[in-house]
Amino acid sequence: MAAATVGGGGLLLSRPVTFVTGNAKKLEEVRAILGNSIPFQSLKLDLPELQGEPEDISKEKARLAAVQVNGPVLVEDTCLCFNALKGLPGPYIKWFLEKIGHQGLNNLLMAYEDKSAYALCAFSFALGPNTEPITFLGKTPGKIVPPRGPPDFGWDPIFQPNGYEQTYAEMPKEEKNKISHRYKALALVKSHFAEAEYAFQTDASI
Ligand SMILES: O=c1[nH]c(=O)c2ncn([C@@H]3O[C@H](COP(=O)(O)OP(=O)(O)OP(=O)(O)O)[C@@H](O)[C@H]3O)c2[nH]1
Ligand SMILES: [Mg+2]
Repeated sequence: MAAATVGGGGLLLSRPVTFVTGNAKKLEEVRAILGNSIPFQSLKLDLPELQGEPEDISKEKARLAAVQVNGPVLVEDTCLCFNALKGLPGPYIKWFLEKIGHQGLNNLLMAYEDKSAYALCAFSFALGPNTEPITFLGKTPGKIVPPRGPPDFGWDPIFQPNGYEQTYAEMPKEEKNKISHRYKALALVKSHFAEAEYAFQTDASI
């Protein structure tokens, strides 16, 4: 069984939460943002992804991950959405980036005056297999610019958040992690965990 209620109304989870991702850079940021607030372990798995709306893709990832892990899981799906293109590439950004790169992504907007975009993170948490995942969205608005800054992580060099002169890639990591789509979604995850009062079974409590 994945979870049981304990005194105080919280849920006792039989295992720590497993954050499932195939992306080491995501994991690095999730670790930095969560710190010790939610105990989690990570599992490197590249899960198949549904096509469609970000929230549905994220939820389905959580369902698949929960089956694989057979316990509580956290997953996320990230989108980069161009307003001139009605939200595309959105969840398909990974493949666009891989095929056409930073310059190609800029070129997609060449015919449009509007370079505005937003980064969207959809985290989903499932207590275990056969439980409905809960989704938490974080969105940071900005614009698409020619690449600036170290090309360490995906499309960071071409995304300049509103109110900043630097791209995500040019910003110190701590700064990105205070305003990012990932930070905003994880703030909601943290609030949910605080409200649900989950307790994690440790060896001492078995
Ligand atoms: O510059 C970036 N800054 C970010 O903050 C960020 N977060 C994600 N990404 C990239 O956007 C695509 C999402 O696809 P995605 O959510 O399916 O991720 P993924 O397949 O790499 O990992 P996962 O699905 O196993 O978790 C992938 O190309 C990621 O590398 C980012 N790029
Ligand atoms: Mg993926």
